[in-house]
Amino acid sequence: MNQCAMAVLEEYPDIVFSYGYGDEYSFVLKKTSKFYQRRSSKISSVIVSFFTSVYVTKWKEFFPLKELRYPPSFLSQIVCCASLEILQAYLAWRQRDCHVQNQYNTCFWELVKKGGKTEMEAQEILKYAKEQDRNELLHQQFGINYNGTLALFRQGTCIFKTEVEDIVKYNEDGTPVKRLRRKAGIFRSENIAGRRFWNAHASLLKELGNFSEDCFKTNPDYIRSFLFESKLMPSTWIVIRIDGCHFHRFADVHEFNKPNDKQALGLMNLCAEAVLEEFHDIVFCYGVSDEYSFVLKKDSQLYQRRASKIVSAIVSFFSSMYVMKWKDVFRKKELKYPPSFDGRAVCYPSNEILQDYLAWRQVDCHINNQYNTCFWSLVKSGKSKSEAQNYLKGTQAREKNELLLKEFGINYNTLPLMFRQGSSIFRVKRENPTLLENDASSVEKTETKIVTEHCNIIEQSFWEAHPSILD
Ligand SMILES: Nc1nc2c(ncn2[C@@H]2O[C@H](COP(=O)(O)OP(=O)(O)OP(=O)(O)O)[C@@H](O)[C@H]2O)c(=O)[nH]1
Ligand SMILES: [Mg+2]
Ligand SMILES: [Mg+2]
Repeated sequence: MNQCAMAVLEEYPDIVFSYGYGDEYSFVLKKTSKFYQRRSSKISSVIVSFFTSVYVTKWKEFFPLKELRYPPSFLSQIVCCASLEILQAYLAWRQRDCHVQNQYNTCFWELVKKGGKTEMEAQEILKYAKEQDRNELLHQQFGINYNGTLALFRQGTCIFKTEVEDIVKYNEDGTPVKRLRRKAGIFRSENIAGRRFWNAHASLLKELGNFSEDCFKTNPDYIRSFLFESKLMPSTWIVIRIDGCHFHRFADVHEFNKPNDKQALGLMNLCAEAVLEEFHDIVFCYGVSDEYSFVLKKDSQLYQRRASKIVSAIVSFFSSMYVMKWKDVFRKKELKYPPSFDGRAVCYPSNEILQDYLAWRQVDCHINNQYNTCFWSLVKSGKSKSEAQNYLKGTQAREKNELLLKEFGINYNTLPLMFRQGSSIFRVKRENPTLLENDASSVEKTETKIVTEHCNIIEQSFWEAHPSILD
């Protein structure tokens, strides 16, 4: 977790402080940040996506002998702290939580592992134990001084950048040439919201300001009131669209075939199929290039329709899957760096408008693919990129098709359907369902199967042929 957070700080320069423990991390962006024009959905999705990607990438470094059994995913949300005092109270709240949880868990597992209690008994013993009682229990029964246990567990971890001196080279006379560099480092303190810790770090004072008073106790409800959690309009189709961040570069670094890479698109499809399987409320997925749209059914109550939860859950799961499945698809190609995706949620009130949305994505697929096919054919034939661009300026669809046919012998309409129409993923009824068990998810699995097709979803006939999708 700490190494992933470290990578996040190195990736996004606007993050000036972070604090984490257990399975959570908080990242503080500077007040003046213009990151993604402060669009909350983009900021929270990109960070959680990158964090997840790094987590899966780094797994084997930390657990060389343990297989990662399924793709982990994380939820994210935005907290707007209107003043430094609120940030301070927020941090105090999280560190208090770290302490309370860790102290409880330490007692619980001592009772179970060394005290011979069952989990139920341990729970009962700790039910009414106050903070002091727990410390005494640890001390008297197990000879443990709680305050002497590992700070990593008790205090959590702060990561922020400080200026360090790097030696860049040596002069002829052997004297070192130094340069100041901002480097992320790990810090711990009993009270991260206290003046003593905070005000002692020049970089925190500079980036965030100084704490004028100490902060010991906070009211969690007060802090929760700053959580940004808007809910999506009820009874509307929810579309979550994710899109690869800077995939222009990602495709170059990984030498994807231009303009379309069958394997890269296949990997996107595999991940989207897994998303459909994981989230039962998703009824339809449409993907092209580095993007995928996921349609959730109108009456979905997933995460009580909280936008940030739904977006982050899907984008994080997708990112996780992308890294996990990479080696299955690209057997000989190494993943050079962790990819990330952004995500957003949009509501569509009627079937008609939802179909318009999907048609818009498919038209986009067609236009881009036709253009890109011409563009790369021209480039491969020896034209420079700007010559190819000028050549294609203002040309209509028919002219492009003619160019492909006459100059390059390519009949556009015979190119693979996946390139021309994108990929649609949905469930269809099985012909011969084999009912084994009767819980809801297995009924769904035995009665329906997931299919990936490359078909025209603009025409009404597709929706008429599959009435159950939007039913
Ligand atoms: N060579 C190759 N490139 C691809 C393929 N699919 C997607 N890409 C690249 O991914 C880009 C996707 O476009 P965008 O999503 O608009 O741009 P981006 O570079 O990802 O930038 P942002 O989305 O704004 O972060 C394309 O322009 C291509 O450069 C592929 O199959 N082959
Ligand atoms: Mg992109
Ligand atoms: Mg894109």
